[in-house]
Amino acid sequence: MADEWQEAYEFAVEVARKAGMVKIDKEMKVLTKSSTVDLVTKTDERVEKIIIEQLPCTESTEKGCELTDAPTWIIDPVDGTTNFVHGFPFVAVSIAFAVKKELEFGVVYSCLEDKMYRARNGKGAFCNDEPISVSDVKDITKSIIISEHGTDRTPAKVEKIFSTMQKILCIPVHGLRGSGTAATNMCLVATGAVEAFFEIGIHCWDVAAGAVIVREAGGIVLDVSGGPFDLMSRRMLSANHEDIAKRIIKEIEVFEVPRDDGVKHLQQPSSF
Ligand SMILES: O=P(O)(O)O[C@H]1[C@H](O)[C@@H](O)[C@H](O)[C@H](O)[C@@H]1O
Ligand SMILES: [Mg+2]
Repeated sequence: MADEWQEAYEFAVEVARKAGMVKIDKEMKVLTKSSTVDLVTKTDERVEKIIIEQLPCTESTEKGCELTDAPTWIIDPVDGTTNFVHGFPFVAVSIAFAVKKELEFGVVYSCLEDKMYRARNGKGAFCNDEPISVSDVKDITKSIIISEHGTDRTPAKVEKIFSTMQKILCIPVHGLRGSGTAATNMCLVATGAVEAFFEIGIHCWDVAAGAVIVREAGGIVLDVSGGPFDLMSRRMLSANHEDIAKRIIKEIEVFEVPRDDGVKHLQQPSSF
């Protein structure tokens, strides 16, 4: 059989590039989503419309995500909306495609850097058409780790996030970073610029494309407990190597977040 999804993959790259032609506009209309610091702009809506109109066979679901066996696009039109609003220069368009609940390919266009990341199952990961691969550092004390504090400012959760970051910083690691976009953070793992990125509270559309890119670059994508990655769980750890992942998992203070698919929290068995 011909390569069934190759055309869709190539098309997604072109759509991401067109969608990424967004401009930082100081007059942009800023709205909020789940909290006063969870921002969305009219540009997010405009870019989403551009993408949905161009991708074949799309039915848009406004809220909630249910992954079925049907071929499914998982899109974040502007990942890093807060950056976008402030002119902080990391903003990405993220487009992933899943078939039978398995991610088939992912495209992340970091538009202000003009970096097009893409990967397809079994076909490698690329940035601007150059193959990319994760770092070979296995010693956590020689690593840079990314985490984000997200948009939930419930004091108990913020405390856990910062306590985790403090423990990781004091291992010690070379540094802690965060670009403000999960999609870009995962591409930084995939290129070897950092060894790992983890976050609790991200959504499926933030990490679906990045997950394929990290895996195809030779990395791993897991649940923050060490169990298998569950796209709907809003918990994700991506790393260059199992040794780095294991060491980080020891320090992560996990907290509950409602899943994207509304299913009650599932216990993730650790594979370590
Ligand atoms: O809402 P957008 O699409 O900009 O994305 C989110 C980022 O991707 C997270 O890493 C980040 O931590 C924030 O939660 C941010 O909201
Ligand atoms: Mg996002």
